[in-house]
Amino acid sequence: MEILAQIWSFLGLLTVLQNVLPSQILTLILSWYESLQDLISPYSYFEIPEFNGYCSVEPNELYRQIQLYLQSLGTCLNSRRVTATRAKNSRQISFMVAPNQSFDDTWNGRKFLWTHHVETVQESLEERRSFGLKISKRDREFGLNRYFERIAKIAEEFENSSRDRRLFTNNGHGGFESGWASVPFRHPATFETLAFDPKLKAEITSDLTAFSKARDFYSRVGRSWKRGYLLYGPPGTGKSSLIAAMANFLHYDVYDLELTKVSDNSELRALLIQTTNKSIIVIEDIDCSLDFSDRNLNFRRRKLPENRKHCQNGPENPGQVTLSGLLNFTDGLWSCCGEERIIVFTTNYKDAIDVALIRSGRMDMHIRLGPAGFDAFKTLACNYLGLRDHRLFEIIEREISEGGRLTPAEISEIMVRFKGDVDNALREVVTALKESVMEFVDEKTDSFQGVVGSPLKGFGMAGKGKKGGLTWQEKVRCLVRVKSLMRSSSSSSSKRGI
Ligand SMILES: Nc1ncnc2c1ncn2[C@@H]1O[C@H](COP(=O)(O)OP(=O)(O)OP(=O)(O)O)[C@@H](O)[C@H]1O
Ligand SMILES: [Mg+2]
Repeated sequence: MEILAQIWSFLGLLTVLQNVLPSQILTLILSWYESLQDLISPYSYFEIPEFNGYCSVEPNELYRQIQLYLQSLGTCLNSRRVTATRAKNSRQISFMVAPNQSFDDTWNGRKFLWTHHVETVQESLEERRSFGLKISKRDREFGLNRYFERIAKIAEEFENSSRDRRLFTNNGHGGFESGWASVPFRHPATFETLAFDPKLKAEITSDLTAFSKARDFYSRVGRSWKRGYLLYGPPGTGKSSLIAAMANFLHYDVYDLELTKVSDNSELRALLIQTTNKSIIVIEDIDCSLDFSDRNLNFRRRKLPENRKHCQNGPENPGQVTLSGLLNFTDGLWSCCGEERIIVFTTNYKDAIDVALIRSGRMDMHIRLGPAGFDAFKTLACNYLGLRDHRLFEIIEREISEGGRLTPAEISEIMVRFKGDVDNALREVVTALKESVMEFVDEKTDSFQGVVGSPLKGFGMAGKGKKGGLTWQEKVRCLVRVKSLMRSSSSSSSKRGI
C-alpha cells in the first residue's frame, strides 16, 4: 500500500512537472526515480522482447526458448488464463500464458514470476510481444544463468519431440521457389515395430544418437555435421521402413529426392540448399537414378547396362544429374551448407553403384537388410498376431536355420491375410519357408550343375531327372551336399590359383 501511495503521489507530481519542465529534464527525473526504485526494491526485472532491437525483424532466440519452455509445461501452466491453439493438419495442442497474464515458476527453491506482455502499437496495429521476468535480487545472483540454461535445454527437447514433421518431395517443376512440395510426415514405423536383427537395431540407434549429439565433435574436427547411410538389400526387406523409423527416432523431416526429376546439377544444388537442418535426405534406388559415367567411364562400360536391367526407367534413362554433381553436395564445397543432416541412399543392388559414391566419409554406414531371421519373425508375430510364443515357433526357427528365406514384407503379408487366425497364419509361414528352401535349392543346383556337372549323381537320385520328383526334404539334403561340394570346389579352385 505504501508503495502504491508513493507511486500515486509521484505520478501527481509528474503531471504538474510535465506542464512546467522541458521534456529532457522530465526524462532525467524519470530515470532517477526508476534507479531509486531499483535500489530499494528487493526484486530484479527483465524484459525479453520477441525481436532483437526496437525496429528489428531478427527474432530473439531467448524469447523463442521461453515460449517453447512455457508450452512444454502444457496443462501444468499455473496461469489464471491460458490460450490453447492447434495448427492446421496438426495433432498437437499448444498451450501458452494468455496475453498480459502471469505465471509462477519454481526451480531449486527459487521463484520466477513470468508475465506475457502483448501490446498493440496504435499506428501500425502490430502486436509487440515480450516476456517479463521478476525475481528476487538474491536469486538473480545465484541462479539466473543456470535457470536460462535449463530453459534452453527443455525448449530444445520439447521442440524436437513435438514439432510436426514433414515429408518433402521434389515435384519436378524446377525453379528455386517451387522445388519442394510437402505433406505432414506420419509414417508409423519405429525401431520397436521394425523386424530385423536386434544387434543391428541397437547399432543403428546408438549411431544415430551419437550423431545427433555430436555438434561439438564435428566442429572440432572441421567436418560438416552430416552422416551418410547406404541401405541395401532385396525388395521388401524394410529399407524404406527403416528410413521412416530413423526419422521418427530423431524427429527429423524427410526429403525424398527423386533424382530422375531433377533436370541438371544446378537444379540439384538449388533443391539441396533449400533443405532444412535436422533432416534426412533420401535418394531411393540410387543405382537407377544417377548417371555414373562422368567420373568413371570404365565403370559404365564395365557394369552398364546389365546392372540397370531392373530399373523401371530403363537402363539408359537415369536422369541428367551426374555423379560429380551429387558428390559436390555430399562432400564438396556445398556440403557445409546446413547442419545435422543425414543422407540415405537405398539400392537393391549394391554392386551397381560406383564405389566413389559409397566410400566412407560419404556413406559412413553400410546396412544390409536381408530375409527375416528368427528374431525378426518373432517381432512380426508379436506386431501382427499379438503372439510371444507358439508351438509352431520351434518349427519356424528350424526352417529359417535350414535356409528358409522370406522377406519381412512376405511374412507380414501372410500375417495380414490370416489375421485373427493365428494357427493358419503360422502354418502358412511354415509352408512358405519350405517353398523358399526349395526355390533356393533349385537355384543353387542349377548354378552348381553349370560349374561341375550333375551334383545329383551319386545321391541315389539318378533317374529322377534333374530336379523333378524330389521332395523338399531330399532337396534340403541335396542343398547341404551341394553347399559342401561348392565349398570344396571353390577351395580347390583357389588353391589352383583360379
Ligand atoms: N524389417 C521390417 N520390419 C517390419 N515390416 C517390414 C520390414 N520390412 C518390410 N516390412 C513390411 O513390408 C512393407 C514393404 O517394406 P519396405 O517398403 O520398407 O521395403 P523396401 O526394402 O524399401 O522395398 P523396396 O526395395 O521394394 O523399396 C512395409 O510396408 C512393411 O509393412
Ligand atoms: Mg523402398
